[in-house]
Amino acid sequence: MTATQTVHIGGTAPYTVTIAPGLIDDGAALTRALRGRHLLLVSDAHVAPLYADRVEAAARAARPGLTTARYVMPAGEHEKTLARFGECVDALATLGATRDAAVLALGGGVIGDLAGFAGACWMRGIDVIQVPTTLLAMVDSSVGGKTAVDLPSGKNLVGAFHPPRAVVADTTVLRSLPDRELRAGLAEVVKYGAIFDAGFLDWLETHVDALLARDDAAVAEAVARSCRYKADVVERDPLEHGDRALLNFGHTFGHAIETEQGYAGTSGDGLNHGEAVAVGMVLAARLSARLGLAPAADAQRLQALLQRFGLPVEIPVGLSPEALLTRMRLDKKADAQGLRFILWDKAGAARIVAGIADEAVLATLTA
Ligand SMILES: NC(=O)c1ccc[n+]([C@@H]2O[C@H](COP(=O)([O-])OP(=O)(O)OC[C@H]3O[C@@H](n4cnc5c(N)ncnc54)[C@H](O)[C@@H]3O)[C@@H](O)[C@H]2O)c1
Ligand SMILES: O=C(O)C(=O)C[C@@H](O)[C@H](O)[C@H](O)COP(=O)(O)O
Ligand SMILES: [Zn+2]
Repeated sequence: MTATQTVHIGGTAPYTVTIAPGLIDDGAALTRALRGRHLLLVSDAHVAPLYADRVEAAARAARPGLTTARYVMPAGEHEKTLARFGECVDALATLGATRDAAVLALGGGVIGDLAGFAGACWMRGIDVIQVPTTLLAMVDSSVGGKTAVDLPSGKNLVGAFHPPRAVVADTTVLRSLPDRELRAGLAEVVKYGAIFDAGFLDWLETHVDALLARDDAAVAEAVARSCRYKADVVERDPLEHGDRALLNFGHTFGHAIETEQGYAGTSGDGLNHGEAVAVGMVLAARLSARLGLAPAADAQRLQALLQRFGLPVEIPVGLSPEALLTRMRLDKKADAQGLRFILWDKAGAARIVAGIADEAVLATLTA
């Protein structure tokens, strides 16, 4: 039996991430942050049939008189759209959600981001409870309050910072997660070691087999440690004016790949977010080495670890470097001076770097 772990995110809108087996049947944990009478459960067509009845039953048992409704959308990154967002807020209207209502996001990062954005916008902001069901959502997207939908022109281009009121992570739901999605989540776990703590990379290197085998203790440890790294930086810089941007390591390249592929990751024709970030982190490490900022051996170490997790480390065949560079110009870290990249001085020590010549980026994309 794995013990309950909690991670507190402080600041002006504090909340707690609770990590334990069995939480989706724990009505008290699910509804602790609920203030009103209305709850909209948002999920996707893969997750809802598995877990929505249990979550709704637990919530209703804990809160007699609760009025619930569901918005269930097709699964996949290509569904994280303004159109689905519109349907989601329409569901809040149909529910008659008042300002003390809550949105409960039951799913991976796609659902968390879209439902979170609906919660940020409905009546200018209502409570959001994140119930992540992918490893990626548990270690990253459910924490920190970034919410968004994609546009054809770029990832997460329409969104808001809107922290959840609670994050409830039931590690047993990871048993039904496809292997590919488990590996995608491990990419964001590796990211924390890459940017903040080479010691965590050591730990990951010794726990590859346990994590791929979904060993309860190893997974719970990876989730809790990841949430702590993220909590620490989000608490200091919730709106990404500074250090929070380090969490974007690999994302300038990764988002360009996802966008250029038309968000085809979930259908199998392209890279999903975690896979694109894996490639992006290797490219960021190679660019760091090319610029003489970091040892090439560290890029090779990162690549080897990601490969042991079964993640891709090269740009998919057929994507043009020039097209990817064009996509990067809509990256949210870019400003009037141009692109900014998250690079590293060595494994575990990332920083924001501006003023990189297009030629160096193109050479990294081409090599
Ligand atoms: N807001 C943030 O800070 C942040 C951080 C990282 C990523 N993201 C976003 O998160 C998204 C990626 O999230 P993701 O990797 O969770 O993808 P996802 O939400 O598409 O989920 C992946 C797949 O797993 C299925 N699934 C989810 N939970 C399951 C379970 N327990 N059992 C069986 N199937 C399950 C889903 O239906 C989907 O098909 C991207 O849009 C990315 O931009 C946001
Ligand atoms: O929380 C953050 O900050 C992150 O950057 C986490 C990333 O893993 C995540 O993919 C995020 O959605 C990217 O944000 P964006 O601002 O580049 O869209
Ligand atoms: Zn990410």
